[in-house]
Amino acid sequence: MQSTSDMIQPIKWQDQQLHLLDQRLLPTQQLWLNYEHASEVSNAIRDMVVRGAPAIGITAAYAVVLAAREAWNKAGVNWKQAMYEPLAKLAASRPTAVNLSWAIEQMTAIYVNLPETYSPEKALLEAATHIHQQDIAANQTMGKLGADLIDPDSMVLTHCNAGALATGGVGTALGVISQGYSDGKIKHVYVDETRPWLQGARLTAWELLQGKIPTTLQADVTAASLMASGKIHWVIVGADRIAANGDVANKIGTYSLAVLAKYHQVKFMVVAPLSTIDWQTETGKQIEIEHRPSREVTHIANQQIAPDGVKVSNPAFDVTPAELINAIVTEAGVVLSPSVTTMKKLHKHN
Ligand SMILES: CSC[C@H]1O[C@H](OP(=O)(O)O)[C@H](O)[C@@H]1O
Repeated sequence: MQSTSDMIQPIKWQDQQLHLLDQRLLPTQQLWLNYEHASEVSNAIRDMVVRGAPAIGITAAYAVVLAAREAWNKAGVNWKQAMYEPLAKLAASRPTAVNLSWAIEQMTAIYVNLPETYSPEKALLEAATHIHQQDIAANQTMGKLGADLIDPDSMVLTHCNAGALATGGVGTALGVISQGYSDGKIKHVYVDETRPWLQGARLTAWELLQGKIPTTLQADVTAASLMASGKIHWVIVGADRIAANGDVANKIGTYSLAVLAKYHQVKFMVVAPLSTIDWQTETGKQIEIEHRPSREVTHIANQQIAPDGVKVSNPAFDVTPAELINAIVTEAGVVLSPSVTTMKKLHKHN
């Protein structure tokens, strides 16, 4: 497992500013963007400068700090009234990853109890930093719990990016994969390129090569024949929102991998912190699926690949029913055969 000192960190709070690694330019360009205004951070989440459910939550927590600074400077003792608008914009920046609303709720529960008479920035920065550090620790714990489920010399398939670039730490799915590689459990990782935004090709392959983990990149459409070959023992993915019954919303294409895995007796693991579980949503049917701009499908690296005017469908996520999942790994423990009943063991930890 990479130590936290040498892992990739897409989010940094330095010199009273939020610094985000622009993930739209990876892997060929590493550009850091600096933010002092909550509104601009909302745009950065919407535009996927930063992405990945836990990373979005951590970024939102720091955005609340920026919003509080602006509110104090603008409204003084009436700063709390000036928080509503920026936090509403922040909450609306992306609808599916519950970590965004979770982080805003955590920060709101703190700021409403702060005195009006002096700046809330210091107290809120401590809270945001704690959320960030909690995620780093959760990644480490999940890495160990997930790797323990994997037999030696396994080969695994992952989809999208659930690594350091999607979290505060070493990653959720990639945290399990890097721990599993370190433990001699995983000998090779297959990575779906993950059309249309290419998180797998651009981000996951980059992270795994940095970690010197044997990796093969493939087109998404290769997954079925790869599983038919018998080479794959586990599919390991992250999550953006997990319903109370264990249904999982994750990057589009995850559901098809789960169906293929069930057909080919490949085990299916979802790795996500407790902040990704939405106990207020009973099943996956109630999860809002984000639809993103058509250009993400009709262009690759600003190169048009489809005819002008073509009708486009671009849902960013799909829902995998709990019955297709063998294990949900969280920092509070592992749920095998997730269901509304088995998920309850995690609820007491919230
Ligand atoms: C560690 S959860 C990452 C999760 O978020 C990704 O979506 P996006 O890149 O659109 O934010 C994908 O669903 C990953 O599994």
